[in-house]
Amino acid sequence: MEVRTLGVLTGGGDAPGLNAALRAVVRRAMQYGIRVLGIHQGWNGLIHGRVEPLTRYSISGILPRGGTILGTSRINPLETDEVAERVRANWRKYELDALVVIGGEGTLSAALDMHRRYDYPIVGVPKTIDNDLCGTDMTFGFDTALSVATEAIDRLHTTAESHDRVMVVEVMGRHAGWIAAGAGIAGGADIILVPEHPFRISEVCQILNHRKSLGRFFSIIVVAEDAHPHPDEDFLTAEERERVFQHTRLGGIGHLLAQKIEELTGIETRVTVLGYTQRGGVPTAYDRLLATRLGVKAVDMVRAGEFGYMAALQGQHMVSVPIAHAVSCIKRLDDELYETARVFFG
Ligand SMILES: Nc1ncnc2c1ncn2[C@@H]1O[C@H](COP(=O)(O)OP(=O)(O)O)[C@@H](O)[C@H]1O
Ligand SMILES: O=P(O)(O)OC[C@H]1O[C@](O)(COP(=O)(O)O)[C@@H](O)[C@@H]1O
Ligand SMILES: [Mg+2]
Repeated sequence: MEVRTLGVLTGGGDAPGLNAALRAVVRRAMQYGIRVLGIHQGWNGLIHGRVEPLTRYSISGILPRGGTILGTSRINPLETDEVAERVRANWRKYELDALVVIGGEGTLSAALDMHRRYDYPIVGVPKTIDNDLCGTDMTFGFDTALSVATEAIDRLHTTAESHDRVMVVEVMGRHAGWIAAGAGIAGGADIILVPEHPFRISEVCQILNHRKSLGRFFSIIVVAEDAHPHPDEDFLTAEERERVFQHTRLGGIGHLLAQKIEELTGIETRVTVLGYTQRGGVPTAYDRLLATRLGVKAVDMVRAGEFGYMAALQGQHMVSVPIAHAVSCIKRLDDELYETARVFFG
């Protein structure tokens, strides 16, 4: 089937590099004479008919810009029969021949559903700062988040040292510890707590006290937003657990951890939650490069009719993998990286 009109949308949380990917999709499509329609606010634009032709001019200058010029949302396109019908009607109205969906595990699961249930010709592009998608070695956005978090840790070091304080730095990553471990290692954190390895508060305090006995009166602890205390030593109340580990929203473990550390060690402790600074702003060169390669690859996959597949990085190469594989699991923090992080605990 010849593709004349290609839709493209960005869904889920934004990630630095989305605009680079959009630009790449448009530039590659232009080479093949394919018209690109940008769909606004993720699936929302397809449900409500908010689209815009993306031309050479509309994508000019966006390569180094954070966010996404199309906007994004966390809407499910198949939530109800009525919503699914609106998607179908708009697909016909805009004469879409195929769609490139740039998203994380949630958005790509929806894309897979649409492909499987209704045979929509969809190609996926992975994005997330969390780096937790299977089937690809890296997702764009991750490198930028890592840089932001590393710089923050560097800055916290000097103030921690001046005040003899413990600094708790809470980072994003959902159920995976990639940002925490990566930035923790790069920034020289003294303790790194990740979702993959429940922590014992007694061990955390032991490390802090040991550092103090060595004349290291300050410490930096990086804690991932979904890092849990070990059930043996769970110091959270049921209410606290429910509040900080919500299914769709995480955040707050840093403050509870800091409170407990102060209580158990008497060392003055402060908290910094990096939050959305990790997702905002200019993408690193690496993320621009990865996003560009994935965007080009996705259009090539559309041309080759590889629907239900996702562009991915494996080793040094662009490959296509079934979306089903990418969303079948969460790519958890690698054991080797965690062991490397542990070398520097204390
Ligand atoms: N398993 C799923 N099947 C279908 N739709 C899903 C699934 N998981 C999430 N979604 C939809 O995709 C939206 C985006 O997912 P989310 O996890 O928020 O972003 P991301 O694409 O970055 O992972 C969710 O709000 C939800 O409506
Ligand atoms: O933007 P929201 O809804 O507050 O979500 C915050 C979550 O989004 C992320 O920044 C990125 O996650 P996704 O790539 O799945 O969207 C997570 O690290 C964080 O837990
Ligand atoms: Mg997700």
